[in-house]
Amino acid sequence: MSDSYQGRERRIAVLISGSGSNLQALIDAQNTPALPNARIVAVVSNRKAAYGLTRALQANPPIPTAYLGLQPYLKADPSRTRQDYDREIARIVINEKPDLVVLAGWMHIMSEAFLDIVSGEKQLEGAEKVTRPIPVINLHPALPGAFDGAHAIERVYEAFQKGEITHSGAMVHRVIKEVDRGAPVMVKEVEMIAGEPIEAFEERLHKTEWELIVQATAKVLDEIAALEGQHS
Ligand SMILES: Nc1nc2c(c(=O)[nH]1)N[C@@H](CN(C=O)c1ccc(C(=O)N[C@@H](CCC(=O)O)C(=O)O)cc1)CN2
Ligand SMILES: NCC(=O)N[C@@H]1O[C@H](COP(=O)([O-])[O-])[C@@H](O)[C@H]1O
Repeated sequence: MSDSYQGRERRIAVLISGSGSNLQALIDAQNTPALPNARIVAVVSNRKAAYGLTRALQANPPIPTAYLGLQPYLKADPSRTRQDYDREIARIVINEKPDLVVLAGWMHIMSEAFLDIVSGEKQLEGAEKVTRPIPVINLHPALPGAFDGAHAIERVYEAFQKGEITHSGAMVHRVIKEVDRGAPVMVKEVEMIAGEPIEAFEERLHKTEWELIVQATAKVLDEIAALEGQHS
């Protein structure tokens, strides 16, 4: 970790849909040598029952949370579209003025409506102005170029059982329109053991992810700080 990271506290927005164990890894790493000078300023979920929302509220200090479900949002006004929803998610996020957005088990494909706003390409009326692109990164439980999309763990396990792969892993990658096709930020391989149940594989994978998401987040924040240093 270079010391270019120093300076103002870095602000992180985390998007979740479920248990939030990777969010918990980030919460626990805040302002430690693993993730120095960084604070999670918002946790946003598209599922009301996501336990990650509880983790955020139980953090010390508590982390502000927001919930916005796609279907309830659409049902509230039939004229609304998925792009409208993505713009609202963007509004919630940019109003917290994050330096970085981390998708940590966020199970919703983002349209360009979201990406164009957080990149500053399009401004959102009535929201904070985005003066420089806010990077978005995603944690994915598979290696680059394989098993893109949802339910990757199950598909990886099945491919291993069929002898199609010998190992797997997890990656954090930049988020672009094409799902799981953004440039890898960091990749960690995970061994696969013949005959082991999926639960054992998944446990090892998650433990790897908890390290990976913190290290990858720190790496990107470091890159942001270095870029800012170049432009200041
Ligand atoms: N534009 C992008 N959006 C998202 C990316 C990305 O790389 N580009 N990564 C995903 C995370 N993800 C895999 O890592 C992923 C999540 C969800 C889905 C998916 O099919 N979602 C369905 C709903 C599924 C459900 O609700 O269970 C959907 O959005 O309609 C695929 C991949 C996050 N977004
Ligand atoms: N395609 C995205 C995807 O599958 N993400 C996966 O969701 C889980 C979230 O766990 P968590 O809610 O305990 O952090 C993680 O395993 C992450 O890789």
